[in-house]
Amino acid sequence: MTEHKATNVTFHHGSVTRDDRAALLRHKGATLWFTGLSGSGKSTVAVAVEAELTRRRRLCYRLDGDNIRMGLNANLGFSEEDRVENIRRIGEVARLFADAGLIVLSSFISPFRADRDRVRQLHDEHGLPFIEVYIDVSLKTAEARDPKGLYKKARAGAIKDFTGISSPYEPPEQPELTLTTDTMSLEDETAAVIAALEAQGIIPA
Ligand SMILES: Nc1ncnc2c1ncn2[C@@H]1O[C@H](COP(=O)(O)OS(=O)(=O)O)[C@@H](OP(=O)(O)O)[C@H]1O
Ligand SMILES: Nc1ncnc2c1ncn2[C@@H]1O[C@H](COP(=O)(O)OP(=O)(O)O)[C@@H](O)[C@H]1O
Repeated sequence: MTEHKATNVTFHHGSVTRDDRAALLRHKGATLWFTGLSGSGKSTVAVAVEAELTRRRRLCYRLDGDNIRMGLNANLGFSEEDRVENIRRIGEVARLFADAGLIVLSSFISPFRADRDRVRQLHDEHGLPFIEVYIDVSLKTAEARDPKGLYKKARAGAIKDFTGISSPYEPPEQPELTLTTDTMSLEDETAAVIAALEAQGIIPA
């Protein structure tokens, strides 16, 4: 758990509300939390959903594991402790962006259930929608895809603590949505995510 070092701090409220921002943007802020193995399709689905939302003139923003690890989280590796901190930070960023009114598309392996549940709780506490999307794939398929050649390296022992090979992945127990990318088409996956946003009243149908 994070040690709270900041003491004597007081939250400063402004006069513009989240509802004001939602009225400006014509949709609510929310976080779509894609979780799954490397190569499951998190980034591919997020990119497709981003394109469809933009086509519909809804403001969204992708937070992607590889990208964030080049900047904000460049000081974190893949030990259990670093992955916990990675998800804690990105959960806070997602919560802030969702509060700002954006539809956040977050693509992190986020292998630990407790970490994802903490991000969900954070959103709940702030009255923000959190939609967990399990990008389900068999290890066999993910390894056969191996889009970045990482499984090959992990099998050869060149990458340690690799999710699915030498580091655990805990699937969600009650995700809002499961997309099985072994068998579904990208088109159907995208449509299912958009339908979930409509069903929750985040974007109009
Ligand atoms: N050891 C190890 N295990 C898993 N993944 C690794 C590792 N080393 C590097 N990579 C690359 O980092 C991307 C995963 O970063 P994340 O921030 O999503 O990981 S985590 O949520 O903290 O587990 C992951 O991206 P995706 O393939 O898009 O999932 C990999 O490109
Ligand atoms: N139905 C599908 N949904 C998503 N990706 C798919 C699907 N079928 C094949 N793929 C391919 O699988 C790979 C997934 O890679 P990526 O999106 O980077 O995964 P992740 O972000 O989970 O690591 C891509 O090369 C993509 O084209």
